Amino acid sequence: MGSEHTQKLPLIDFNNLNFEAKNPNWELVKSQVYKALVEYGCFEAIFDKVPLDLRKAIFTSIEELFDLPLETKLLNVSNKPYDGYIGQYPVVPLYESMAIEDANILEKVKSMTNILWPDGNKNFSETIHSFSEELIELDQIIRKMILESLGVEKYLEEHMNSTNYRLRAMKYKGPQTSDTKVGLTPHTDKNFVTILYQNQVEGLEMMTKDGQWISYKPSSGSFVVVLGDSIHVNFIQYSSLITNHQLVTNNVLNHRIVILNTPIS
Ligand SMILES: O=C(O)CCC(=O)C(=O)O
Ligand SMILES: [Fe+2]
Repeated sequence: MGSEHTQKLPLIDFNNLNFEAKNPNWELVKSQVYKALVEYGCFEAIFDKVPLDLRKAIFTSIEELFDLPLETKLLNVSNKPYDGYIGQYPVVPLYESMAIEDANILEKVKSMTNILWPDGNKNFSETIHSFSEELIELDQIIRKMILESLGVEKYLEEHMNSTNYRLRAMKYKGPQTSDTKVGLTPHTDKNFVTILYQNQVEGLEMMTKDGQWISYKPSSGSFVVVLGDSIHVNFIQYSSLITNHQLVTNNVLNHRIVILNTPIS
């Protein structure tokens, strides 16, 4: 598993910024984002707009989701890659995940919820929707900054309109040993930008350009932002920014969340 490496991810503060109105900090934060992406392909983001009670509530909802019987979770099917229920894979036996497509559209979340809970689960659908809505603002600020840094902001609207949002919840079973084990094997993400919320549990490791693993130590309330393969689609010259990452886990069962912007198919 990842070698001990003392490097830390760059930390960037997104508080007091918003997508619509640029404030005086915009250019400074934009330059920090670009520098972090060039050097690491990822960074840690502080974004306090997601309230603390919502951050707690989402993990209660996700525990409830994974506590459903396997046959119910398997009802979350999709013909899209990396969507629906994923789990029971021999290569990553500790890993299970459930995707919620269009997590920022309440009606879509409710229909998916009704498949899993035929009598509905208002609390679950509202929590997933509110959390996604809040975090998506961070995604949009970051994508706008990236396009501006690359000098292609004229494509911003087209780019934003070509994607929707998926929330994926992960559960990693404890391996019942004091050794760390692979939770999720090294990979790059397929989308443009991923935002990960680690619930203050260690385990996420990011690969540096010189092939070292950085173990991410979550500080309270921060998110990790990772650039994915979709940057190839329009901006191939920047593909060296994409980051390889993996998840290692020790004997504690843990849950994590990612929000991804996915191409509309
Ligand atoms: O569980 C995590 O935090 C990592 C998940 C991840 O990298 C992914 O879903 O692509
Ligand atoms: Fe990933």
